Amino acid sequence: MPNVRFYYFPVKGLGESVRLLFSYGGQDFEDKRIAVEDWPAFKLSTPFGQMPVLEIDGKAYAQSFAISRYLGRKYGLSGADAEEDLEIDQNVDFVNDIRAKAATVQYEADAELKAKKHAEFSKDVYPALLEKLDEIIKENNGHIAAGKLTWADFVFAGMFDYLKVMLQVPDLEKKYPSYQQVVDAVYSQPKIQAYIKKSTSIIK
Ligand SMILES: N[C@@H](CCC(=O)N[C@@H](CS)C(=O)NCC(=O)O)C(=O)O
Repeated sequence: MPNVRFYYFPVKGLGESVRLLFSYGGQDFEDKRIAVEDWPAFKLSTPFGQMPVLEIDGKAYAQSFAISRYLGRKYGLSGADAEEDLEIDQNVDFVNDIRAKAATVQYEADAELKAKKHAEFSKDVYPALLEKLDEIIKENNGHIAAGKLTWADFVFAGMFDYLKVMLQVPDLEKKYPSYQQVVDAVYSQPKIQAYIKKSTSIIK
């Protein structure tokens, strides 16, 4: 068995999908949750100066989606062919576009500008993106891509709580029940149930 460590902040953010995938795959791993105060020193040792970081037998790898894609391949959660893989990548990139747009608002340091941007995005930017995502999930039988459970669902389920915080819509699933369907498809897996019971992840 390889020696596996996963490093991320003690939050869900971009790290939770990896924890969920490891749990699904039955892979034991050291879940290293780095406190914010310990981050500056640790940052220097990471491949790109950011987390998450996956370490396998001492070799470190970064980039959350690359890691999730890799685990998807390992655990039978990829597409059936190159085109399905392309569709999965495409839709994960789209989900990440929504996250990245919301992040530009969330991490705006100027409170007044942040409120202005949030109002503007909520009116002119988010609705079209969220509608499109709803349409995609409906076309895919309650999944993000390929009409079946794939690693893309784990990416979405892992970041859903964080997305709701950033969009400032705590009950987003009420407007878009399809989103909850994706989350449920992942969280209803027996191994994921066991993980949730012991997880200490906080929401954002
Ligand atoms: N493209 C990278 C982005 C990683 C990223 O933005 N990490 C943030 C936390 S979510 C981070 O490490 N922030 C601390 C820093 O940049 O110093 C990925 O998907 O892994």
